[in-house]
Amino acid sequence: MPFPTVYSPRYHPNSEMHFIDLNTIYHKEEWGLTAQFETLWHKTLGSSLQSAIINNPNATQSVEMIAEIVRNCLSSVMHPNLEKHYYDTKNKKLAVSSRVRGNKMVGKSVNRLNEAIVLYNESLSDTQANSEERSLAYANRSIVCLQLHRYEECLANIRLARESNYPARLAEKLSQREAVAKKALAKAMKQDAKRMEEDPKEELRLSHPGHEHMPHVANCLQLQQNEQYGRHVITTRRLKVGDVVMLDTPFVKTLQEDCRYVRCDFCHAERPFTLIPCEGCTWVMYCSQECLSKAFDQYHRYECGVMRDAYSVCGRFPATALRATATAISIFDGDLVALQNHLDALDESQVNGFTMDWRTATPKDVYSTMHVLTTNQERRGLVDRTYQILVAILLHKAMVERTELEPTCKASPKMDKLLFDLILRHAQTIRCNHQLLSFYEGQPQEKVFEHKLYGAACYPSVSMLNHSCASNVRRLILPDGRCAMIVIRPIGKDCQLFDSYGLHHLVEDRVLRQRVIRLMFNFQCSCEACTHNYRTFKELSFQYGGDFTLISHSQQEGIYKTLATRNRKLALKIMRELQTDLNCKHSRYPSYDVCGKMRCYELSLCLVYKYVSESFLYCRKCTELQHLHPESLS
Ligand SMILES: C[S@@+](CC[C@H](N)C(=O)[O-])C[C@H]1O[C@@H](n2cnc3c(N)ncnc32)[C@H](O)[C@@H]1O
Repeated sequence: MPFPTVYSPRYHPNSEMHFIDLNTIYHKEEWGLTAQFETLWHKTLGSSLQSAIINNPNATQSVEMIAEIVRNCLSSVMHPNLEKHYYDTKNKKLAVSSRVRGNKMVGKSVNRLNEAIVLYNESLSDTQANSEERSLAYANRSIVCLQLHRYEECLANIRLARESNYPARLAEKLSQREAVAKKALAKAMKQDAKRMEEDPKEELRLSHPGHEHMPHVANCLQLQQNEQYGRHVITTRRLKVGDVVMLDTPFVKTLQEDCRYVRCDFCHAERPFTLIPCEGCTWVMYCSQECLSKAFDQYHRYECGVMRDAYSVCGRFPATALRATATAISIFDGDLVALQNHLDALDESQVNGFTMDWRTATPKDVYSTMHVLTTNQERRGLVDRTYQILVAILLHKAMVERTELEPTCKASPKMDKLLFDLILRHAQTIRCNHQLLSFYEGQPQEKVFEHKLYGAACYPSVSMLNHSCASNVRRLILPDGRCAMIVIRPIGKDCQLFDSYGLHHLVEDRVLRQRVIRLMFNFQCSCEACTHNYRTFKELSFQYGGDFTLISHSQQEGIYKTLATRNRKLALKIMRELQTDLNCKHSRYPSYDVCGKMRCYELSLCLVYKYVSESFLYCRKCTELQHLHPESLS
C-alpha cells in the first residue's frame, strides 16, 4: 500500500559522513560542487587549513582566515565551475533548437503535448524581446493550447505572439486560430461555470484567536528559550488534533530547477501555458508582467544573471541564500551603507518575532527577524564551515561581477565584506531553517500519492519550531505560499510544539535520522522516538496483529482508496472523522492503528488544503485528445 512520504532525503549510508554536504543528500548537482570541494580538500585545502590551525588554534573559528586559504587554493588548483558558464545571456541558437524539439513533440504519432509546452518555454527563456523566435514560440504554444482545449491560454499566446512582432507572412494563420479558439471558448464557458460549483475550496484559518500584535500566530503560542533547545515554541493551552496554530508568510522562496518551465518564479503558480521570460536572464519565467515587476523590485535585480549558476552549481540552499541576500539589499533600496547601519544598530538578542508588532512592522523589521535566525556556526565542523565559505566566495564573486552592486563593492572594501558576510550568513541560516515546498500529486487510477518538491522557502515564525522524529504538528504549504502549522497529535498545556524536519520515525530508522539531523541541523536528536526507538510504519505493519481489533489493513486501504479519488468533499469528511478518532486514541501512540490513521489524516489534509497539481490532468489529456486541426508549426 503506497503511503505518502513527508519527504525522504536521499542518503548514502556508506559515504563518509563528515564529507557529504547536504547538497549531495538533497540535491543532485549538475556540476557537483561538493565533489570538487572534496577533491580540493584532499589536494591542498585540508593540509593548508591543518597547518594554519597548528600555528593558530583560533583559525577554525576565523571566517577571514579560512576564506583566505580557500581563495588561495581555488586560484592555484581549481578553476571554479561558477566561472565556466560565464554570464547567463539569451542565445538565439538555443531558442531555435528548443522550439524545433518542441515541434517534434506535437506530431499526431508522438502526441507529447506537455513536453512540447516545456520546450517552447525553454525556447522563450532564450529569446530576446520582440524577436521572431519569441513570437514563433508563443504562436506554437497557442497551437498546443488549442489542442488541449485551453482556449483562454491559446488566445493569450496569440496576443503575446502579436506583441512580439509575429511575422506578417504568417498573420493569417494566427487570425484563423484566434477565431477557432474564441468560438470554442464561448461554448466551454458555460460548462466551466458548472464545474466550479462542484469543487468547494476550504479556506484555512487559525483555530484560536491570533495574538493582537501577531495575527498569523494563535495567541496561546509563546516563544521561550533554554539551553537544550535554544528558542522554542510552547502552548499555554491544550491543543487538539486539527488545530491550526500558525499561518506564516515566507521571507524568501525559490523554485526548483525542474519546475522553471511550469511555474511562475515569483508566485509559484502552475502556469505552463502562459509563462513569460525575464528579459535579463534565461533562468526565471513569470505568469504575468505584474509578477515579473514585483520579482525585479523585491530581489531579482540583484540576482539576475547569477541565479542560474547559483542553483545549478551550488544547489538549492545556496540559491535561496542568494535570493535572501538580494531581498535584504532590495529592502534597503540597494543602499549597502544603510543596510550596514541598520545591522550595526541591531541588538540581535533583542529581536523577537513573537513580541514584534507585525501589523506595523516595516520590511526592515521583518528582515531583522530573518537576520537573527540561527546559523549554527559554532556547532559546525571545520569541513562544513569551509564548504559554506567556499559557497559564499563563489556567490559573492558572481554577485559583484554580474550585478549593479559592482561599483559599490569595488569602491568600498567594507561594503564588499558586508555583501560576503550576508551571503555566508544566509547560506548558513537557510540550511538549518529551510522548508521544502511540495505539491500533492495523485494519480487516481494508479493510486499513487506523492509529494513532489517544487521549491524551498524560509519562514521567520515557523523557524522558531524545533524538531522531533515523532512530531506533534505538521506544516502544510498552501497554494498561496503561506505555511500552515496544524496539530497532528494532542499537545498538553505548557508543552513544546515539535515540527518534523523531514525525518520521521514512521519513515526512517533511528540511525539514519540521527546522522542526517546531525549533519544537516547540527544537533543530537533525543526526541521521544529516538529515546524509545519507535518503529517505522513498515515494522509496525508487520506486527499489527496485536492491534487487529482497532483497525485492519483493509480498513486503512479503504480510507486510502477513497482518498485516491481526489474528491475534496469526501476528503474533508474523512479528515474530520480521523481528527475525532485521533483526539480520542492518542494515548495509544505509536500503535499501528494510531500511526496509520495519522498518515491517512495527513493525506486528507493535503487533499483538502494543499496544492494539488494540475499537471497530471493535462498529461493524461495529451494522450486522450484527438487533434483538432493539426497545424503546421513554424
Ligand atoms: C529551525 S531552528 C529552530 C529554532 C532554534 N532552536 C533557534 O533557537 O533559532 C533549527 C535549529 O534548532 C536547533 N534544534 C532544533 N530541534 C532541536 C532539538 N530537538 N534539540 C536540540 N536542538 C534543536 C538546531 O540547532 C537546529 O539547527
